[in-house]
Amino acid sequence: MTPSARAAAAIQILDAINAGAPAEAQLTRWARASRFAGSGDRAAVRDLVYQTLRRRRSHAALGGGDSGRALILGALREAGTDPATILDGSRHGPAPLTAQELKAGRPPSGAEASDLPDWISLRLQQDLGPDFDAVASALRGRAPVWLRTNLARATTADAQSILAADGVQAIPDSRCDTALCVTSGERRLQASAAWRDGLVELQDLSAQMACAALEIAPGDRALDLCAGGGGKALALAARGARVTAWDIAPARMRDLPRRAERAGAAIEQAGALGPKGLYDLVVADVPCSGSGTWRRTADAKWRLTPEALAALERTQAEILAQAANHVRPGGTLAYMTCSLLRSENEAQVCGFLTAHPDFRLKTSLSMTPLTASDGFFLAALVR
Ligand SMILES: C[S@@+](CC[C@H](N)C(=O)[O-])C[C@H]1O[C@@H](n2cnc3c(N)ncnc32)[C@H](O)[C@@H]1O
Repeated sequence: MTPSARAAAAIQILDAINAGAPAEAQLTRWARASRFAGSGDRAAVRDLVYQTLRRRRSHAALGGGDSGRALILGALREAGTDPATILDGSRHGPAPLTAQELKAGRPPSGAEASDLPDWISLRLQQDLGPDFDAVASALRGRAPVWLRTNLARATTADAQSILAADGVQAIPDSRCDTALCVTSGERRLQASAAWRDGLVELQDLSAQMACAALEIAPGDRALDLCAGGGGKALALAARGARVTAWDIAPARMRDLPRRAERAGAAIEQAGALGPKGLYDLVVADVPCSGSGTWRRTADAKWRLTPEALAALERTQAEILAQAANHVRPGGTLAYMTCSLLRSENEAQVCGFLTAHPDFRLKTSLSMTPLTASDGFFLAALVR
């Protein structure tokens, strides 16, 4: 595909997202319907769509509107590309630039330039203080790809060289002894021997740092109460915990048996009636705004509303109360979010401790792209 044809595809996908389609589903639909698009084209269109979604507000200002076409016009202007070379009316490309489009657009100002909705921008300014500008700026960029080495199967150095033999370059990170940051060849990852043999899993650095901060003795019983795809459950199992996984939406755990098998981990799933009994460690990786991961789920930041956030916060408090019932005396409740907002993090912990005087805060970690990778919060609460 030519650069113009890729831009036309991105415009079509962005228009569908504007009409309410989830970004990931729309990209998949486009890829299935576009057999002519090679893997390089699919990756380029995907990058263009996601980068535009991350910077939707500033691109709308630069492009003079928020249609898919105006957003791509804004993206081209931001990149310093002459829009007339892409919006050129070529075969499979977008229609030529109009005189009106040539005149439209202006530099973004204030919250527009930080690419956040106004209400979120105000909340994050309060919560992040002097870090706000740098964090907002980081959220406008692409997230690095991080791998967690499965130390039950390989050392980080071994995983690094086995990945390199398959064309995936990755470097260790001093902040976490399981972490490898992929520097090139990420598209070869899932065909690599290291992936196939369960030596590595995709997991962001911040989530790895949170799991590594938990005290786990081999054989400890751990309950992952919001297991989803099982990222935390697998990390705990790799450290020797005997893990039981549960999720209110069991379909979200469908990949877990396959991932556990690949990693050589035994993860039990609690029955339909939910988990029973007491555990040494209960992880509540609760549903949240995902504000710490908006680099990866860029459409979510434009969809979040104050009402939806308030509903999430109620669910978080309910899950915390449920999780507390499964912590043995002396055991730990690990509350986790991938949010940057105090109302989902410190404020939830504060409310929980007030209602549960038998718990005390042992450790808390608030990570941002400035200190780790995704925005992520952990509070380890001991009973
Ligand atoms: C942030 S995701 C979990 C991600 C997962 N731990 C991982 O590492 O891949 C939150 C999960 O909580 C689940 N959930 C929502 N409400 C719940 C509840 N009341 N009890 C248990 N799980 C719940 C959702 O279905 C979702 O899978």
